[in-house]
Amino acid sequence: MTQIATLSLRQPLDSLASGLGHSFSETGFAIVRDHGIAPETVARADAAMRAYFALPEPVKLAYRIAGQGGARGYTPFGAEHAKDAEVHDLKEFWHVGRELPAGDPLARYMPENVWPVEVPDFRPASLALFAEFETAGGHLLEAIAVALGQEPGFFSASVDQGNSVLRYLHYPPVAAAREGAVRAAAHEDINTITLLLGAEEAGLELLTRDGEWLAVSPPEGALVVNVGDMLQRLTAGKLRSTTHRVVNPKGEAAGRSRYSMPFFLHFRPDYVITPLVEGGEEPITADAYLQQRLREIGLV
Ligand SMILES: O=C(O)CCC(=O)C(=O)O
Ligand SMILES: [Fe+2]
Repeated sequence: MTQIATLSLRQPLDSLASGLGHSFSETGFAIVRDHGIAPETVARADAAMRAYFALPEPVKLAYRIAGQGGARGYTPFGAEHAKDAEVHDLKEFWHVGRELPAGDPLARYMPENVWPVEVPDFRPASLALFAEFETAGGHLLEAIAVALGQEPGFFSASVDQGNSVLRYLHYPPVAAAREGAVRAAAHEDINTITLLLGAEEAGLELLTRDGEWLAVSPPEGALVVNVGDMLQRLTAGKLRSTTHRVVNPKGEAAGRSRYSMPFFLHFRPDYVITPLVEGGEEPITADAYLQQRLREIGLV
């Protein structure tokens, strides 16, 4: 039976590397404990996110930014759909990007953040969580580099000022859901790796090699980490960007909201993804690849 490995970010680098390498080539996913992201930081961001999503829809819609494909700020219920899906996902979300110094040349790839004035703690809480996700992501990438036979620092320059995005997700109660619509239809993540908090509330499932849906059920507070398309492309498929989805709950849970916080760790926009081994696809910049993929999911 397919198993998602559970690992600790505090275990020795070599054993973490072999554990992640194995799990990522089998399932594309791993569960990671002792990730170093402080529970207080998570609780603070969680409170800010819930306060924002609880605002009246017209207030939230003031933070929808036209013409940007949801890169920053609010994206309402019914906007994003997975590649080739016909019905919209049952979710609303908010994106926080990197804060760049004034005049930074990467600003053309990374729009400025917007912040909801109605929730004063939203900005500091989000930036604190962004920073802690980034630190944990850096440690994971050291282990992934070792798993790929590289030096631990292999990824440092590629993710320095990376185009990473913190997403706050709210899936409202599904009692009145449209036929066929699910909280998040089957999709793959576009980025390098995704670090997900808040997936304890049931629903997340990954598609195994055998074509079966496997529930991802992390213990309280643990991170779910998965490989995105960019890392899959870099490794010519050795590490798998696995299809996953969030299904609607049954029974009593259907009347409850589900919240989650994925951090989509991205390469720098100008990093050229050149496969590490023979047989991969053509080199492409991270930004060109991202734009291509966003068009496919209807976001640009
Ligand atoms: O909400 C979740 O548990 C997963 C969300 C997800 O897969 C995504 O936003 O890409
Ligand atoms: Fe995803």
